[in-house]
Amino acid sequence: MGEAPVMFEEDLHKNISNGTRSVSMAYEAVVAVANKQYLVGSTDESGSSIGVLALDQTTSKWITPVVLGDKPKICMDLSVIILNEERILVIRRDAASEDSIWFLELNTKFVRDQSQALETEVVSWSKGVIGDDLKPVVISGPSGVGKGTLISKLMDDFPTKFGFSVSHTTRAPRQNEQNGVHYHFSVRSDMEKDIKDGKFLEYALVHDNLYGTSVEAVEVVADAGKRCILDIDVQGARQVRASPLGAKFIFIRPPSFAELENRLRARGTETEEQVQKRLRNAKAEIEQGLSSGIFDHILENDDLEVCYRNLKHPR
Ligand SMILES: Nc1nc2c(ncn2[C@@H]2O[C@H](COP(=O)(O)OP(=O)(O)O)[C@@H](O)[C@H]2O)c(=O)[nH]1
Ligand SMILES: Nc1ncnc2c1ncn2[C@@H]1O[C@H](COP(=O)(O)OP(=O)(O)O)[C@@H](O)[C@H]1O
Repeated sequence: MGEAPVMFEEDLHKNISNGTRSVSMAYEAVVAVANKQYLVGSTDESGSSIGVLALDQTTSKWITPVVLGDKPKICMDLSVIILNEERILVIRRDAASEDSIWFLELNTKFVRDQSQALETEVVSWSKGVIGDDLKPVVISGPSGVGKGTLISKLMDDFPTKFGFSVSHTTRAPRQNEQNGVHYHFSVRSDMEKDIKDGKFLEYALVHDNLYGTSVEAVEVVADAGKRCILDIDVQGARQVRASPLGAKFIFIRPPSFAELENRLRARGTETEEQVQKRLRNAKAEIEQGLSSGIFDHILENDDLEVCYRNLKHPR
């Protein structure tokens, strides 16, 4: 084990046969972690982002892992440092400082869990965040509590600072909702395939519909240099908490259950049956929100302006 040097120019292009096909790899760095050797560089399959290949030293087989997370763009000058048995640090030497530090998780709990769920080899990128200001913000709370209202205010007041992570959902659009703006309205089988292909950071079944945050949704916001806001349920928040995203977690609670019911009905976007389902689910959501330990801040949305102020400056 140990850090291998970045390859010299003459070693840069090679064809690696993984048994079924060959992959060409260029500008790579090589590290050995546990019983695998990882090549990090550009491959003919990795498109515009840095690719990862693994050589299982016990079987001598090449593996193309599913790569999760926001991926770093290809660069011709990179260094790799082993941090521990679980992750490596990748430095893009020819990039601007805010885009130079990346972590690749090879064997963390998150990666092991994902690997088990997807039944394949998985690695996961995360960007080294400089300071707290660009950390994504996860906002959860029961249906009707006012998450959307608060997020809209934040986006209207600070359009250059915050960007909304547009989730995918299988639920039908409401009258005022636009595809690609409020949600990517999707067909279940398409979403399930993309989940299997590792394209989602998290997903959950909420009120009988599938909802999920694609890696791309978060990437689009990060690429625009904005702080990403995710409006997701508690199950999703738990998955993001376990991921390397390094987000801040805020739970919005209603002043009372009766007031939550009033707001949900007054919004008038759901049928009576859907309102009943959302209210039933709200009980569990509030219980988990208050007791799970996932959330850094719990804010009560009684007076909207007070809650909004607290959201901007959570204590
Ligand atoms: N896990 C997860 N939950 C989501 C996502 N997008 C939205 N949700 C949650 O799904 C629930 C229902 O959202 P929606 O149908 O828009 O209804 P609303 O909360 O009543 O406005 C809310 O709790 C959202 O926070 C997502 O990408 N992932
Ligand atoms: N503090 C508040 N006081 C009264 N009504 C509110 C408050 N916050 C939001 N609302 C209203 O409650 C309804 C539900 O809010 P919404 O933002 O759609 O909730 P969510 O996104 O959490 O489902 C909307 O009609 C909204 O205008």
